[in-house]
Amino acid sequence: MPLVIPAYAKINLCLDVLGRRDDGYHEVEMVMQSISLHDLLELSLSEEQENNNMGKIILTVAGADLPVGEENLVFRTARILQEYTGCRLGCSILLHKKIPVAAGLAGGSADAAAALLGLNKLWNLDLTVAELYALAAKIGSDVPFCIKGGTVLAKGRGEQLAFLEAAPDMGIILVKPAYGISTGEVYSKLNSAVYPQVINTMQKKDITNDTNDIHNMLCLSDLGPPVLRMIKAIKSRQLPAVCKALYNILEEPAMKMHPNLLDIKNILFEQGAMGVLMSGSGSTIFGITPDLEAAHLLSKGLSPSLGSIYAVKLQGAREV
Ligand SMILES: C[C@](O)(CO)[C@H](O)COP(=O)(O)OP(=O)(O)OC[C@H]1O[C@@H](n2ccc(N)nc2=O)[C@H](O)[C@@H]1O
Ligand SMILES: Nc1ncnc2c1ncn2[C@@H]1O[C@H](COP(=O)(O)OP(=O)(O)OP(=O)(O)O)[C@@H](O)[C@H]1O
Repeated sequence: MPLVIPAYAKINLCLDVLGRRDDGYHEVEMVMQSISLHDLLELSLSEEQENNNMGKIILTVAGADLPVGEENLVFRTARILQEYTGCRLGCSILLHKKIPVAAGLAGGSADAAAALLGLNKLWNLDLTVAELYALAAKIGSDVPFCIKGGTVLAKGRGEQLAFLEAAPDMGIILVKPAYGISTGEVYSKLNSAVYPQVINTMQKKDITNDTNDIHNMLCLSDLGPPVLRMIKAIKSRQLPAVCKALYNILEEPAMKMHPNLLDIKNILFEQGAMGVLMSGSGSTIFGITPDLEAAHLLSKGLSPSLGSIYAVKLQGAREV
C-alpha cells in the first residue's frame, strides 16, 4: 500500500513587503491560510538504483504537464533528503495535481512539504520537525508554511512562522485565469523607489520555528499595520473585519502586468463576494463568502471564460 499525503494549497489573507534584501529576496509580513484544495502524493519504496548506488527517484505526474526530473520540486526534495541524510533508498512517487500551477497558491511548495513529510516516514529518517523546517526553507520560501499549514503569520522571506488561532469559518471562491504569473517577476516589479534601503541579511537574528521564538515574534516584534489589522480581525472572529483587512501589496504590480485581474476582482464583488484579493503573486483571485455553500452558489454565476473556478473551504493545521 502506498503512503498517501495531501498537499494543501494556500491563500494570503495579507501580504506586505517591508524591503529588499541583499540575498535577492524581499522581507515580507504575511498572514497565510491553508485551503481545502489539494494535490495528493502517493509514495512507495523503489528497489531501482542509479549507477552510483543511490536509490532511484521515480516521479510520475497526473493532472498537469509538469517536468518529472530535477525541475520538479518533489524530485528536488527527494534528492535533497538523500543528500542530507545519506539515505540510499529509492522511491516511486505519483503526484496527482489538482492545484493550478503558477497560481499564487503555493502548489509546488505544498508538494515539496508533503514529500518531506512522506519520505521522512517512508525512509524511516526520524528527522525532527526543526530539521524538516530547515530543509523546507532551503527548497522555497513558502515550503515551511506548507509543513503544518493552518492560519499563520509569516515573516523574513516567508520562512519564519508564528501559528495563529484559526480564522473564522468562510467559503472561498478561486478564479485562476488561463495564464500563470512568475513570482520572481512580480516581486521585481515592486517600485524600488519605495524600498530604497537594502536589508543586510547577515545582521538579522536567525529565528527558528521553535515555540519560544514564535512567542517572541508575536509579542515583541513591531508588526506593520496591515498584518496587525488582519491578526486583530482574525482574533475578533468577525468575517466582515477579516474581509476589510485583506491586503496584498503585490496586487498592483501584477495588475499592471495583467489588467484583467482587476476585472475579475470587480466581477467577484458584483456577484456578492464579501471580500476579494489576489493570492500571493497571482494569478489567482479569491473571493470570500459566508460558507462553502455560498461559494458554490457564487461560482454558478461566473462565466467559465474567466478561467478555472473552484469553491473551497479553509483547512486547519495538521499534526506533524
Ligand atoms: C508570493 C508568495 O507565494 C507569498 O506567499 C511567496 O512570497 C513566494 O514564495 P515561493 O514561490 O516559495 O518563492 P521562492 O521559490 O522562494 O522564490 C521565487 C522568487 O520570488 C522572489 N521572492 C520570493 C520570496 C520573497 N520573500 N521575496 C522574493 O523576492 C525571488 O525573486 C525568488 O527568486
Ligand atoms: N510539483 C510542482 N507543482 C507545481 N509547479 C511546480 C512543481 N515543481 C516545480 N514546479 C514549477 O514551479 C513553478 C511555480 O509553480 P507553483 O504552482 O508552485 O507556483 P505558485 O503557486 O505561484 O507558487 P507560490 O504561491 O509559492 O509563489 C512553475 O513554473 C512550475 O513549473
